[in-house]
Amino acid sequence: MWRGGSNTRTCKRRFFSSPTRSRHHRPPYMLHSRGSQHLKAMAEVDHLAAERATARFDVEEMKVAWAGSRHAVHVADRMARLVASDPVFRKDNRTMLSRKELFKDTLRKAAHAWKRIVELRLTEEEADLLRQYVDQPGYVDLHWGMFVPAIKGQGTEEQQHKWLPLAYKFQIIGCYAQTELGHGSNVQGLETTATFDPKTDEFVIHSPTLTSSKWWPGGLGKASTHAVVYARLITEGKDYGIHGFIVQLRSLEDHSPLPGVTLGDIGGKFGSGAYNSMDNGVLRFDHVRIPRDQMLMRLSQVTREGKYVHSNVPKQLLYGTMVYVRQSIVADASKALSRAVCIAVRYSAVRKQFGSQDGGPETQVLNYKTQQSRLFPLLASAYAFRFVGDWLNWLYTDVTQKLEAKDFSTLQEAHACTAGLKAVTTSVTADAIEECRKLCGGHGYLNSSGLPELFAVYVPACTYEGDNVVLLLQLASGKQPVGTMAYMGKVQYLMQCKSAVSSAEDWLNPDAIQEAFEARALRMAVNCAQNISQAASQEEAAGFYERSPDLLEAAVAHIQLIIVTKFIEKVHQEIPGHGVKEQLQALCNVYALYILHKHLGDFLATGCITPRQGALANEQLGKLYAQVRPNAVALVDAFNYTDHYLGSVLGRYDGDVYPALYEEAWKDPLNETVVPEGYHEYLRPLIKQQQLKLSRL
Ligand SMILES: CCCCCCCC/C=C\CCCCCCCC(=O)SCCNC(=O)CCNC(=O)[C@H](O)C(C)(C)COP(=O)(O)OP(=O)(O)OC[C@H]1O[C@@H](n2cnc3c(N)ncnc32)[C@H](O)[C@@H]1OP(=O)(O)O
Ligand SMILES: Cc1cc2nc3c(=O)[nH]c(=O)nc-3n(C[C@H](O)[C@H](O)[C@H](O)COP(=O)(O)OP(=O)(O)OC[C@H]3O[C@@H](n4cnc5c(N)ncnc54)[C@H](O)[C@@H]3O)c2cc1C
Repeated sequence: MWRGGSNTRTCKRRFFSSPTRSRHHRPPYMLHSRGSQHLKAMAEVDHLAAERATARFDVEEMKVAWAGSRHAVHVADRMARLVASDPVFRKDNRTMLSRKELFKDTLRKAAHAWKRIVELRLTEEEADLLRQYVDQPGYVDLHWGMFVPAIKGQGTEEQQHKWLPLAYKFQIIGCYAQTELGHGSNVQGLETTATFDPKTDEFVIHSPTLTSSKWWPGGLGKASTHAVVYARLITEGKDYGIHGFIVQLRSLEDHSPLPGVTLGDIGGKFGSGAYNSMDNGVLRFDHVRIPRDQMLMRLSQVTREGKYVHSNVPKQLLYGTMVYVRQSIVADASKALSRAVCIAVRYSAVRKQFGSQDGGPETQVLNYKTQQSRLFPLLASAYAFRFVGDWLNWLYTDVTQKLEAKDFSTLQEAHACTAGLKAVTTSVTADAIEECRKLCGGHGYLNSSGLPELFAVYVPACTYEGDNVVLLLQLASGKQPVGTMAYMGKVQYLMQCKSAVSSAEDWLNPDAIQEAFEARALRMAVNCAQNISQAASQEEAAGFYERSPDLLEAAVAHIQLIIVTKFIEKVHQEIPGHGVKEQLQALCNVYALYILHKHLGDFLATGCITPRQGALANEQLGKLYAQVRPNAVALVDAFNYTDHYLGSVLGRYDGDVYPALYEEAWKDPLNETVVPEGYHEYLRPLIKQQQLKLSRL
C-alpha cells in the first residue's frame, strides 16, 4: 500500500499494440478476427452480475421509490430509450467538437427533439423528460425554463393569451435577460432603463453605460428572437425600480438584430464540450422602443397617461421565476449527483488494485473502507436530495396555490427554503462530482469517463440563479418560526437538551438524530443573533455584516436539518417492495451521521453532543457502510439510467470497462493520422538537429 498509485507489478498489457503500425486507425485488436470475437464475448458478460446478486432488496421497487411512482419509471424509461436509440442524439463525440460545431449540433438536436415531440404527440411530462435525456444545455432550457414561466408568472391574462401560444409553438424563441456586466447578484442595482414616453405610448429601452450591457443570459447570444428584459421603470420622471418587459431582439424573417439592438455570444466557457453548447449572450439597447403593453403588468401597471400603479401584492413576486427555477435546480442536483455516483460505484466494483502478490485476484477498490467512506455518503446524499427535491416541489406548488388565493403568508418561507436548498445541494453536488472523478483514479480524468464534462456542465449551478453565498445569507432574514423554522419555537428545550445516546446503535434512532440536528441549528442561530447584537450596539446591519461568515454556517446547519428531516419523514412512510424501506433507512442514517461526523465541530462547540457520542456516531457510520456495501451496485441501478444518458465508459451497465476505454481512445482526432500533423514542421527538424549535433561529437 505504501507504494501508492496503481499496482504496476500485477498489471498485464492485454491489448497492447503499437499505434504506429495501425493502418486503419481502429483499435489494433479489432483488426484481428480473434480480437473482435473476444470483444463480442466480453460484451455479453455482465461483469457486475456478482454484485447485483448480493443485493438484499427489490431493485425494481427501489426504481419506483426513486422515480416517485410506477408511472414515472415507465415514462422515464420510454423517453430515455427513445433518445438513446436515435443517432441524432449521439453525444460521445461532443468533447471533440469545435465551439461552432457544438453549437450547430445543439441547434440540430433541439430541432430534432421538437420534431419528435410533435410527431409522437408527447405530453408535457414526456417532452420534459425527452429534453432532459438529450442532455445538452441549449436555448430551449431557457425558453421553457425561464421565458415561458416569466410570462406565466408576471404577465396579465391578456399578455399570456397573446405571447404563450407563440412560445409554445416555437414561433418565437425567448430568453431571460436579467444579469448585466456590472450587476448579477444585486438585482436592485441593474442599470438598464425603460422610460415611458406618453407621446407615443411606448417604453424606450436603453443601456446607458457599458456595465448595463446584459451579460450571461443563456440562449441570448445566437438563438433567441425575444427576451424578458429586466430594467428600471421610469415614468413621470420617477424611477420605480426593476420590472420585466418583453422585447423582440431579432427579425422573425432573417434573424438579424432589430434596429438599436447589439448582441452576440460572450465567449468560451470552462471545460471542453460542457456548457459551451449554450450561447450565453451580451445585449445592448440604443433607445429601442416597445409598445406599453409589453411591460409585464400582472404585479404593477403603467397607465396610458403614464401613471404607475402597483397592485396590492408583495413586490418580491417579481422574483417568482427565480424561485421556480431554484426549486427545479434542487431536483436537478440529485440527477447530476446520482449520475456521478453511479459511474463511481460501478467502476469501483470493476476496478481492482493490490491484495495479491501471487497472481491471485486483486481487491475491488470498492472494498477499501476509505473508498466506501468517500463514496457512500455521496450515494446517500443523492437519495437525500431526491426526496428533499420532491418535498420542495410540493412546497412550491402549495405556495403558488396560496398566492393565487392572495395568501402571501408562506412566500418568505418558500424563498428561504428554495434559496438555501439550491445553495447547499448545488455546492455539495459540484464537489461530489469532482470527488467521484478522484474515486475513479486516472481514468476518471479522461473525457470518456463522462465526469469532466459532467463537472464542467454542473459547476456553474453554484453561481447561476443566485450565487450560493448570497442565497444562504438570505436565510438569515427569516423572522417567523413557521414551517421548517417551527423547531425554533422549542427554543427553551433545544437550548439546554442533552443527547441521550450511549451506544453506537442509539444513533439509529431517528429521534436522537433529529434532536441533535435541531439543537445544533438552533444554537448556532442563537449564537449568531447574540454575536450580531454585541458586534453592533447601534445598528443591526453592521453586526450582520461583521458576523456574516457565522451566519453562513448557521444557514447551512438549518438546511442540513431540513434535508435530514425530510429524509426521515420519507422513511416513515409506507414504502412497498422487499427490503426497500430498510435500504432507505440505512441511507438516511448514513447521510445524517456523515453530516454529523463532518461537522462535528458544530455539534461539540454548541454542546449538543459529547466527544464520546461523536465517536459513537462515527463507529455506527462504519457499520452502516458495511451494510451498504453488498447493495451498492443495485442502489445505483435503481436510478435506471441508460448508458447513453450516463455517457461514461466507466459507468457502463455491464461493467465491461477496459475494451470500451481502449476503443474510445482510438476515436480521438489525434489518432486520425498515424504520424501527427506538425511532425514535419516541428518534430522532425528537432530530432534531425539533435542527430546532427550528436554526429558532430
Ligand atoms: C446538462 C443539463 C442541461 C439540462 C438542464 C436541465 C434543467 C436544470 C434547471 C435549470 C438550468 C437553468 C440554466 C441556468 C439558468 C440560470 C439563469 C439565471 O441565472 S437568471 C439570473 C438569476 N439571478 C439571481 O438569482 C440574482 C440573485 N439575487 C437575488 O435574487 C436578489 O437580488 C436577492 C434575493 C439577493 C436580494 O433581493 P433584494 O435586492 O430585493 O434585497 P433584500 O433586502 O435582500 O430583499 C428584500 C426582501 O425580499 C425578500 N426576498 C428576496 N428574494 C425573494 C424571493 N425570491 N421571494 C420572496 N421574497 C424574497 C427578502 O427576504 C427580503 O425580505 P424582508 O424584507 O427581510 O422580509
Ligand atoms: C452558466 C451561467 C448561466 C447564466 N444564465 C443566466 C441567464 O440565463 N439569465 C441571467 O439573467 N443571468 C444568467 N447568469 C448570471 C447569473 O445569474 C449570475 O452570474 C449570478 O446571479 C451571480 O451574480 P454575479 O455574477 O454578479 O456574481 P457576484 O455577485 O459578482 O459574485 C462575486 C463574488 O462576490 C460575492 N458576493 C456578492 N455579493 C455578496 C454579498 N452581498 N455578501 C457576500 N458576498 C457577496 C459572491 O459570493 C462571489 O463570491 C448565468 C450565469 C452563469 C455562470
